[in-house]
Amino acid sequence: MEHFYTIQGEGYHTGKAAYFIRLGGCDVGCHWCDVKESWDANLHPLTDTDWIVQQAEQYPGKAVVVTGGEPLIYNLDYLTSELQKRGIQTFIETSGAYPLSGQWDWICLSPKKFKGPQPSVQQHAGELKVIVFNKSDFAWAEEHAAQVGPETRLYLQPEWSKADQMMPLIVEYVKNNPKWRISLQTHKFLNIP
Ligand SMILES: C[S@@+](CC[C@H](N)C(=O)[O-])C[C@H]1O[C@@H](n2cnc3c(N)ncnc32)[C@H](O)[C@@H]1O
Ligand SMILES: Nc1nc2[nH]cc(C(=O)O)c2c(=O)[nH]1
Ligand code: SF4
Ligand SMILES: [Mg+2]
Repeated sequence: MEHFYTIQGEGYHTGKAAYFIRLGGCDVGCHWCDVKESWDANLHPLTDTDWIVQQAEQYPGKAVVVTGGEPLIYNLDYLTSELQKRGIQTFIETSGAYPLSGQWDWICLSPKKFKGPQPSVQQHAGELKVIVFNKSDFAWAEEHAAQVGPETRLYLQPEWSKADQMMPLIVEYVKNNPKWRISLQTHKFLNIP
């Protein structure tokens, strides 16, 4: 759908330069999704994988974030092996709604109520990033934390439109439950892609 070199705005790798590859297509249906234009894959022309790998290679930041849409709709074995062959680290942003494919240096699992995560993704998640839209999402976040490994980093990220209301609750929650950290969509404050 689109590709751009920017700064990872969210989660564990926040602040790191990375080339983003956004794949079109998602059927998870989050009502607050900030990239709804990605949902219909047919609206976005197909892009040659070798060409996109060549683009990624042009930049000094040797990390690629594969996102979407829901990137795990597709088999990502070829894309990730071609990137890693060139010394580029592979990171993914996924809801986990489809089985894991690809070789990943970092998996960010952001589970969704609308279509739950697959065990193959839960097992390999470097971070669990739960979006907090209302108060009940804290208990829901704990349910998902119990399903990932002990090494998985835990993040609570406010849903963008609810951030003003939810942020005080998230701050109190993390003060009382310090296994969690706060993730903000810093690129939106920085006005960068
Ligand atoms: C657009 S999604 C694409 C990747 C994948 N479909 C997923 O949901 O993880 C990228 C990240 O943005 C988060 N996100 C989407 N809409 C958001 C919003 N309105 N506020 C905060 N985070 C949001 C998702 O939870 C996910 O972590
Ligand atoms: N800068 C920046 N960081 C991001 N981290 C995750 C994003 C996404 O949409 O998957 C995203 C994005 O769209 N921009
Ligand atoms: S799974 Fe990701 S891309 Fe799909 S609707 Fe939800 S936030 Fe948007
Ligand atoms: Mg985004």
